[in-house]
Amino acid sequence: MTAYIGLGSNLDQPLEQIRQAIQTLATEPSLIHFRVSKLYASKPVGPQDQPDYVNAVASFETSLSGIKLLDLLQSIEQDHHRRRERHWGPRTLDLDLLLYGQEQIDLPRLTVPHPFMLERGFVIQPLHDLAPDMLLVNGKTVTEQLHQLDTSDLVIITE
Ligand SMILES: CC1(C)Nc2nc(N)[nH]c(=O)c2N=C1O
Repeated sequence: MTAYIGLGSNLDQPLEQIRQAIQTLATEPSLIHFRVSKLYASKPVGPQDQPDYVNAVASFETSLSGIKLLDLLQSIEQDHHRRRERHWGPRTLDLDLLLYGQEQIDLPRLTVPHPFMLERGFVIQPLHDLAPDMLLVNGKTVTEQLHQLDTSDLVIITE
């Protein structure tokens, strides 16, 4: 199954957090054909009283179930000492399961496709790096969806 995950961080050296998470995922035996988008700096969506984020999207093949994949992502978040002070507050590392093949998953712990991904430039822009022609749940391609969004705050992080 091809899975797409969103990576985000805005605490404790966000670029380092994302780079380490990418390294961990890329070397995880249960994930193959690992690909990752460019890295982007982005203004916080939601509460503005927090630092800017570093965001990326990764894709890979896996035979893990959606729930097992969620467990893996949450264990990596814990390794990055993720603390949940407040909803939509700053965090050291966020690994969101965005898409799991064409599956719709509606469980208390897991909703896939990720409910807010279509409106988020910090998701759709990096997703476009990986799969511009992929059809989304709303019948648009990623490229078409990207044209609906204002991504003027996104800055590519080079180096
Ligand atoms: C707080 C909220 C909604 N805002 C975000 N805003 C940005 N730019 N990037 C994120 O990853 C992100 N994650 C979130 O969970």
